[in-house]
Amino acid sequence: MQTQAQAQNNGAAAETAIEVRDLRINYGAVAAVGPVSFSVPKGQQFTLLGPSGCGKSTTLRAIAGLEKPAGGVIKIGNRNMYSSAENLNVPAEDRGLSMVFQSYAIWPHMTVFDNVAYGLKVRRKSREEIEAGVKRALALVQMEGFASRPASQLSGGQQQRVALARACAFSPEVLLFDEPLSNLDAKLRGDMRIELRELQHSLGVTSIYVTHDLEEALAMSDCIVVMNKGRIEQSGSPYEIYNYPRTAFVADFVGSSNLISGKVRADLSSGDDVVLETAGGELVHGNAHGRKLGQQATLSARTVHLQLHTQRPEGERNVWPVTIARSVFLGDLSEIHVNWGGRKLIIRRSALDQMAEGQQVFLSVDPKRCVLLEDDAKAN
Ligand SMILES: Nc1ncnc2c1ncn2[C@@H]1O[C@H](COP(=O)(O)OP(=O)(O)OP(=O)(O)O)[C@@H](O)[C@H]1O
Repeated sequence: MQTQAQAQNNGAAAETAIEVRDLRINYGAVAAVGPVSFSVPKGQQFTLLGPSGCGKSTTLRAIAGLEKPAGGVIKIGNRNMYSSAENLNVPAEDRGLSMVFQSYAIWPHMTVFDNVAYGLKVRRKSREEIEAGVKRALALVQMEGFASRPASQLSGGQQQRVALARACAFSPEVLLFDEPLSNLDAKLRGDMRIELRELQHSLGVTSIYVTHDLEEALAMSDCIVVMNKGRIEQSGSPYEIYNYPRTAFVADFVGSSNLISGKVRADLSSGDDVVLETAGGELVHGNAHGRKLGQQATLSARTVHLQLHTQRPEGERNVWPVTIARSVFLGDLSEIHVNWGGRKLIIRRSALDQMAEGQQVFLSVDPKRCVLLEDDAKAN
């Protein structure tokens, strides 16, 4: 299926910078990845998101030429870099791309200048070109004054900036990032996230970014591919992935959700709406997602989309009286547990408005905020 992000780009006749088709990667007898297929429009920041072990780094490494696939096609620009049918596997150094790793992998015994100059030197650039390239790359990461500093005398964040400058210095067609921020502390990670996004924009370079960090993926990407067990679960813009998860896995991994199962039934009173008959009562939601009446289905309601009220809200559907079972203060938010239909539902709401354990309140959820999933969580 074509994602919204891809459709928008197709509308603007965006060129495809990277194409991965039916890629499979095995470790011995174990299938680690695939088959996976996706294409990255030129200039986009594309993110592979998923839990540890889902195959995102392996996919990235295969694109970089550091892992030999078992089958499929990897195309960068209009050149095949790997093709099982053609028995072709272009070496990493001839793929015109640059990779930034989690460990900064800069050389501590060299100066910042020599670290950044490395890619230009191995490409046999002239001294003037090297000097200009290093200067430009250091300016990009705001490290102009550090050229003569030994790399060992830099903070973690500065070292990662040098690694970035080194990756950008020879103007690669494609930048690959493998969890580049995960060794930094939370504050610096937040700042670097914004800097990296701006850098990617100002260079206009196509990039693939690997992370298991949801916020990082949402904040930095034009398009996110969610991976699970070596396969793609869903791809789309951050907005689509967050608001319209298609599977129970995506609903749960991309932000926290309550997954509620029941039987699909038409709402005879309104004619249009669909109702899910659940243990907690009838839950009205917007669409049946191709489900037939009478079928078992699961819907996802984000913890931040469930509302609690001290008075019964007027004119709303999906309202139930509930008792607060637990209230956990998390700083900006409180996490509240209520019992509903013999199970726990989790609500996250502003912590400014405290609610006490044992308090009787009303729970509501807007039908438009309930997303019927394509798979049934109970069957998973
Ligand atoms: N060199 C290897 N030999 C054997 N199996 C491997 C090797 N590298 C990775 N794997 C396996 O391949 C699968 C995918 O690993 P991969 O590193 O791509 O996952 P990941 O999603 O990037 O996880 P993480 O975020 O932990 O790095 C895992 O099951 C992993 O154990």
